[in-house]
Amino acid sequence: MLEKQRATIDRIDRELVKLFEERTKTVEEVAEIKLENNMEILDSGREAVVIEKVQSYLEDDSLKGELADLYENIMRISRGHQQEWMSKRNS
Ligand SMILES: O=C(O)C(=O)C[C@]1(C(=O)O)C=C[C@@H](O)C=C1
Repeated sequence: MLEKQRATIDRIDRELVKLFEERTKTVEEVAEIKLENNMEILDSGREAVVIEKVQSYLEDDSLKGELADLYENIMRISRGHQQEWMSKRNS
């Protein structure tokens, strides 16, 4: 009954995981630069810009709230990852 839709979701998830890993590796480069330059991990201005930017890519504006929610979580995880990465780097 749901096979076709779940196969599509599985394909999308595979792509998302690949992109998530690529984003996270890039965030590690950001962490390295921030550590070297004594910069704060949190950049609220940049986070607001990221959310506005991704919302502008939507074809369906009714998803704006959910997309903001998704990105707030992605960037919260990103900050946590940077923190972890910096702690390991310094130990
Ligand atoms: O662009 C940065 O300065 C980052 O650290 C990356 C990132 C993100 O994941 O997009 C994470 C934390 C910051 O608060 C802003 C954005």
